[in-house]
Amino acid sequence: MRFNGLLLCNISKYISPSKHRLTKNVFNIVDSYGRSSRWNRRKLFTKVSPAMCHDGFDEQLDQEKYYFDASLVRNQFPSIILGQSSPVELYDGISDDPDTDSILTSDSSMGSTVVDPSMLFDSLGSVAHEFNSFSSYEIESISDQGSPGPTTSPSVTQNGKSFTKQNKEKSDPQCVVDDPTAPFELVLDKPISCVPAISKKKCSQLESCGFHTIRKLLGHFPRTYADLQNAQITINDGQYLIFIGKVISSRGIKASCSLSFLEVIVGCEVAESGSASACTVSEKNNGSKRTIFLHLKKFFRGTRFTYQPFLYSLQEKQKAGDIVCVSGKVRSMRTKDHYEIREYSLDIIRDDDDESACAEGRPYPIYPSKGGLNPKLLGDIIASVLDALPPDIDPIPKNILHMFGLKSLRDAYIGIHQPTNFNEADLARKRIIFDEFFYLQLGRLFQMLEGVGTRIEKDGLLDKYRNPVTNAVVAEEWCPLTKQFLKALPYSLTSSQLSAVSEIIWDLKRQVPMNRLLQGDVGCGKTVVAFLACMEVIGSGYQAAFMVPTELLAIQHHDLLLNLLENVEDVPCKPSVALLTGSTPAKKARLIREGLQSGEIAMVIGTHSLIADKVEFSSLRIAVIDEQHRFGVIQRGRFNSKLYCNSLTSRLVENTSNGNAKGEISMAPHVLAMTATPIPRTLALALYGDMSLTQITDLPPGRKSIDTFAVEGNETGFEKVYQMMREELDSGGRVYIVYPIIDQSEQLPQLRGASADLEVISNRFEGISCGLLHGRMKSDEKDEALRRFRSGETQILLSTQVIEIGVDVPEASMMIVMNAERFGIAQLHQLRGRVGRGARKSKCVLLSSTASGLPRLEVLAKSSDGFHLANMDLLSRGPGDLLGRKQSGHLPEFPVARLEIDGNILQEAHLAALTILSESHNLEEFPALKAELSMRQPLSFLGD
Ligand SMILES: Nc1ncnc2c1ncn2[C@@H]1O[C@H](COP(=O)(O)OP(=O)(O)OP(=O)(O)O)[C@@H](O)[C@H]1O
Repeated sequence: MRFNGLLLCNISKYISPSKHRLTKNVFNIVDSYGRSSRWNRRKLFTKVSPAMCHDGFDEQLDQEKYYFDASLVRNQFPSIILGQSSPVELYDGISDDPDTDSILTSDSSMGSTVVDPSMLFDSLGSVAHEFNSFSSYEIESISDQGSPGPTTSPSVTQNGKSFTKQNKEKSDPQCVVDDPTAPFELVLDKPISCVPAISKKKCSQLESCGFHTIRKLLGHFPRTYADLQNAQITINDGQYLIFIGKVISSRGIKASCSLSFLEVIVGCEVAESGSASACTVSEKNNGSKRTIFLHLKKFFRGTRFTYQPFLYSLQEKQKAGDIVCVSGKVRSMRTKDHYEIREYSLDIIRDDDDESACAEGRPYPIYPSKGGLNPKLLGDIIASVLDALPPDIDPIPKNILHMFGLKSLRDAYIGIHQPTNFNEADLARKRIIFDEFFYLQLGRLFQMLEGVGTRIEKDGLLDKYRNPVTNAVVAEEWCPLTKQFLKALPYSLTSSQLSAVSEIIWDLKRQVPMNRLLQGDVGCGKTVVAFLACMEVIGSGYQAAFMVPTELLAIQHHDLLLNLLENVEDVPCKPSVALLTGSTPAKKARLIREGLQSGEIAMVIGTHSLIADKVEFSSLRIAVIDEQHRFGVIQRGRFNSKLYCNSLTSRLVENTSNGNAKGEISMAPHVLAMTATPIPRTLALALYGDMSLTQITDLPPGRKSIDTFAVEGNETGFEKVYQMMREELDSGGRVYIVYPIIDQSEQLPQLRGASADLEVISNRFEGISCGLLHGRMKSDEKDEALRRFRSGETQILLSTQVIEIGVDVPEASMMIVMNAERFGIAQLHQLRGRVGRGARKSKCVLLSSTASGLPRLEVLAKSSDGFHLANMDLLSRGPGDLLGRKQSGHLPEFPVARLEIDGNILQEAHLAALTILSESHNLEEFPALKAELSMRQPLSFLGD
């Protein structure tokens, strides 16, 4: 340690005065650091870098982080061997790899004369790259360099072929990307600086926006495509549309001393309704076209936004005459053919190239902006990268591409960034999606195979994935606590609830952690199934954790469980159940944590507070995650691993104290995730790989269908609805009124707010008590509001969407949704699921502020099938995010794929992964695939 410290102090002395005179000493020192810690080497690089006037070391340090990540990947895939030679652990401090040594010390390579530091960098880089790309390169030789001028880098071979790696600074980039034998990692994972036609300035601009590598840049897909030839023909209110048009005026206006706005008016030529003829902005008006005017408005509140220079700079961003692509939700104005768009995006597309694209009728890619980079510039840079891309960068074998009708990776990149027509863009998208799914599947299955011993067992496992089977434990074999709990329920389980519990309990009895998804439509009774699973675990002497997305739900589940446990008889002692949320007072929370750690508390229900570092369990055996899609990937992942670690450490302490080690000490808790999102069984199996799926397919008996009405929210409409409400209340029913916002807003006067409407409704329904519930209320106020509604003290509950998830008041028999057009179909289905949970016939009224919103709502009036509605929801969503990152919010996050529509590709990807692994269990025969798999870290997708 002391020696290392001394060295660090002296290193600059060695090298700074005469720069390279003592380089041999330096490299001897570097060599000795080969065996020191990563931290010390970081320090060393920092010192060497300025001393040797080499500015590449910062990047080297950046890359160091990157490699560090790669080693994490390696931990996830222990069987991935980094190349055929032993892995080169440049920064790990324990490597004795001779190749590294030879670079660092060999006289023949460095010579005893002047050494170009950039060469050192390159040499290190190439070794590091070997590490990075997990390929089998051998460093052949490092030739002496003359400086200045472009230096030749070490010659590296892969599979007998050699190529030259160029000097980092003064490279001829073409030689990297043009070399068709260069392995794909060396191209896609090359720094962006290697791309021809990208200046240093642009390069640093790109890097500061996160585009460090070619892969990153090519992965920046267009958000959507605009059809420059055909403007939209039919325009409905509230529709998300894309237009091409010409800016007529752009004005920044000061409306008051603290309010200003930008108004851009764009004129667009569209075909007359019924005319399918194409039109472009450059064409003159004729009988079949008309011009519509889009008023794009952005408001700014605050005095500082009213200054003229600010407003001027805003209005100058687009000038009259600019050809622009505008997208956003249109709202018709009073004057015919005038529309307003408030949340819009605007891209200026006028330039020579674009006009030629327009003339050719190509889809025009619209890029999402990133870090303030001009999307147009980004598009141009991507085009340069595509030009320089070698043909063979595809890790997926050709026979697989052929089998599933896929484009090659290079063609896919070209097709997605520069499609000649929409069909090509679609095919390219398919390939990109295939990759997303494929590496996820491959990673999961690969990891599963790693845990299995012999070849026969591995084949057996793959067979199991081709033909999954289910197992169950019959109720007679459940533990006494579970049986008593079942007996104490005020109803009998439906047959699919019963088989769900049996399936889950079969898993719980195994010494392998369960990873199961329980899926069932709203109100089908998933909670009680999860409770029974928890009882089975508690009955065997372990603990259970139940995590839900909202406090309201946590309280509800906690109360329900306590009520159910009260009726449980004939058990030696009833399990103690705690509630832990963000609002639990500090002292109480500490006591609960202590109880969990000591094992006194058998079950805890709570929000994400359960995954806080401080919470430790004595013997956690099951973690239930309700509405799992509501938790982010990281939260879910943390939950799994955290619980594992905590239970492990806690048990270790226990065991060292009593010396009684149990076999299952290192077992992770079983995980039961629950969702109401409809996922077809085959899709879920393919998607989750090792995650088993249990579905509840029936509803509790006696449930009546909910009568649903879509009504226009005009005066007559409201009168009608109030009348229906009155009848419902008079006959003893309870009513939810759901609002899109809490307070009335000046900017959105058409929206009704829950808080603002309380007085209106109370006045209207005199003698009937009304409650209010929204997200800004304190936890105990929310709890109280719901308690009063549940007990019947209030008969009308005015609420925001906070009730959407899980709220269960069986006596609620009517729901009115204000401004229902503002909600998604799937969301309305969830909301509607809050009524019709008891024996009483229920109604749901969807009030739309405009007549044009009614047809979409009618879909709900006609169907109560979650699957059908999820599809309709998808179709009704605009084209805006087809290639975007925005997900439905229900399913795991994929950058491009949308599970609801891309399910068939997922299944193909699943098949492809099975085919590949059947051929080579450890992927030895597919080194490129193996490397790509490691780069992608597919397991992080689902938060494992
Ligand atoms: N077998 C059954 N018979 C009668 N009622 C039942 C049965 N199972 C559950 N219930 C009741 O049905 C209602 C809905 O159950 P639960 O809240 O578990 O549904 P869920 O599937 O979690 O719904 P959501 O997705 O809306 O949260 C509850 O009031 C519950 O008591």
